[in-house]
Amino acid sequence: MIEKRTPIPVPTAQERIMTLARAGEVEKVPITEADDRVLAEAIYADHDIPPFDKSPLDGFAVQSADTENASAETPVYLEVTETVGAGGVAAPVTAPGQAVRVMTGTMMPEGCDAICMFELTKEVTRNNKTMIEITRPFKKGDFVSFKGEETKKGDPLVEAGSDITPGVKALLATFGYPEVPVYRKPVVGIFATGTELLEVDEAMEPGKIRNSNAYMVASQLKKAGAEPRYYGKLADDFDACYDAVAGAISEVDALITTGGVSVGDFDYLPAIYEKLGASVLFNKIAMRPGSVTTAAELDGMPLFGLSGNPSACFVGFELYTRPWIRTLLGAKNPYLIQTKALLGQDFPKANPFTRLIRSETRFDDTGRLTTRPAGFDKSSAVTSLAHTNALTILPGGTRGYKAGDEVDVLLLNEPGSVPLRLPEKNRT
Ligand SMILES: Nc1nc2c(c(=O)[nH]1)N[C@H]1C(S)=C(S)[C@@H](COP(=O)(O)OP(=O)(O)OC[C@H]3O[C@@H](n4cnc5c(N)ncnc54)[C@H](O)[C@@H]3O)O[C@H]1N2
Ligand code: MOO
Ligand SMILES: [Mg+2]
Repeated sequence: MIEKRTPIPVPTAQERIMTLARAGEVEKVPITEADDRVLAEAIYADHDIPPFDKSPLDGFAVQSADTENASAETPVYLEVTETVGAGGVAAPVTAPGQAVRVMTGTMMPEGCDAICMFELTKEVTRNNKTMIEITRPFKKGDFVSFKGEETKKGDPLVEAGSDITPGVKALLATFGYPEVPVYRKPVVGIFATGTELLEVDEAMEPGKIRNSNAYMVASQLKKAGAEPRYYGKLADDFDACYDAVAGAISEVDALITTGGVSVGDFDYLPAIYEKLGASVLFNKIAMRPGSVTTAAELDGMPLFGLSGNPSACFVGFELYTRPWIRTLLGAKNPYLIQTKALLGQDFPKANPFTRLIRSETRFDDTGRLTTRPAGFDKSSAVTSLAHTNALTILPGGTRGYKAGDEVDVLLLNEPGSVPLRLPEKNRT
């Protein structure tokens, strides 16, 4: 008698997995290795930005009082005492009528309080001295970038849980973080089960197929921020599979198996979970592909029994494994982005289960997101995965869907786009 499984909705399955998810341990990594990790502690400013009053222009640092009566008719002439580039420190200016030639980023010379850019003045030689001619008055502070105008020492700048983007890297460098606190990457073991499986370097044989799931899942793990540990493929033999799975558990933070979760004679994962004493969180979800996606818990560790069918395996990972990983990594939002798109094709047949169509989304030239199936749409499909940048959600029910319907999509990669758009009137 085949075991009867009761399907649960996708959000319920996600909730069950997420009961096992909490932020992991914190480690420090060199700033050069911190890309795409998640910050485990907030970044604070350890000094003001700018750290000193400075010139934002190539020009002259002047004393505003000298320029009070300057005009085109009555120019003022200032003596240039020295030239200082960014990184240099000018000698204090003490006498009236003096100016310093400074470059962008140079600390304001002591005694000067305004900047006159090169374009607003001209250099002249008078009495064998280099002078500048000023034809307008400057107020105290004119064109100066002030110490602390952008941020003050002690200001919180980026919250813990933020992705380390290139912009966050800039702050880490600015505020002296050669080592960055991040959450440790969970180590996730992978077994691909199936007597039919050949490795990538093996020649095709009758009845056999190459193992694509292990490589795909390892990539999904890396992309999600985890560390994959591929243990190899296993033939459909209960004892061998049990021993391999039981042996790997102590070495990883979670274990993924692919295949062997349905009701076939050689689908051993349900029996393996039972023998391990793991409790099954779900083994049937009202979704397609991936309805047989199974998850179990062993002493707080998730065991992900992803389906053997490549598309089902892919979707099961994105919906259940990925948010668990992202939570361990401390991500503020562990879920895929869900947004609206216009359906590019009819789906006339109703389906009782929610479908997650492997899709290619694109912004059309009016800026709207459109979504189309990425190719062959069965659970067994592997070719469409290469073109998939989103999953289109078609909720189960009694009706089909029409091209032009607004539907939800989960974004996996950046949708295709078009070059920067500007209104015609602004294209000058
Ligand atoms: N009587 C029923 N049969 C099936 C049901 C069902 O409810 N009743 N469910 C179907 C659904 S839905 C799916 S999905 C599959 C799930 O199968 P398993 O997770 O048990 O996986 P396997 O049986 O091991 O393999 C299924 C399929 O996938 C291929 N495969 C397996 N591993 C890999 C790999 N590493 N790389 C590439 N392809 C792989 C395998 O050769 C099979 O073709 O069950 C349905 N059956
Ligand atoms: O688990 Mo199966 O993919 O629903 O087709
Ligand atoms: Mg099977």
